[in-house]
Amino acid sequence: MTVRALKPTEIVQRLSALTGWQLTGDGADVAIEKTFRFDNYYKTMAFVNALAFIAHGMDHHPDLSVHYNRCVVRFSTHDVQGLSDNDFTAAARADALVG
Ligand SMILES: C[C@H](O)[C@H](O)[C@H]1CNC2=NC(N)=NC(=O)C2=N1
Repeated sequence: MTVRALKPTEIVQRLSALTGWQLTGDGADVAIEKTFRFDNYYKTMAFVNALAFIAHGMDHHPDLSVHYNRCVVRFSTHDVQGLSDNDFTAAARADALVG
């Protein structure tokens, strides 16, 4: 699948459609990031595994920082050294996991 880098105006628009996601970094290091919080490690890991399943299906993989009761999820598109539609689609799917 071909993927293209979103323009800054597109990024702002796509970001505004999501809740809790923030733009981090710039240039080739740009990403979108959100911290998901849970009651305990078991629930955190259930989320991580479900997200990994989705990522495998999309062939689009987040950077994850896993802690006892939270997981920081970071999406960017290496292939374009920026943000693509895939990042926002994957972010919405991550949100859907927690309702
Ligand atoms: C060849 C393979 O499909 C690509 O390298 C995929 C794999 N997963 C990926 N994940 C992310 N986050 N960005 C990518 O550009 C990307 N590319």
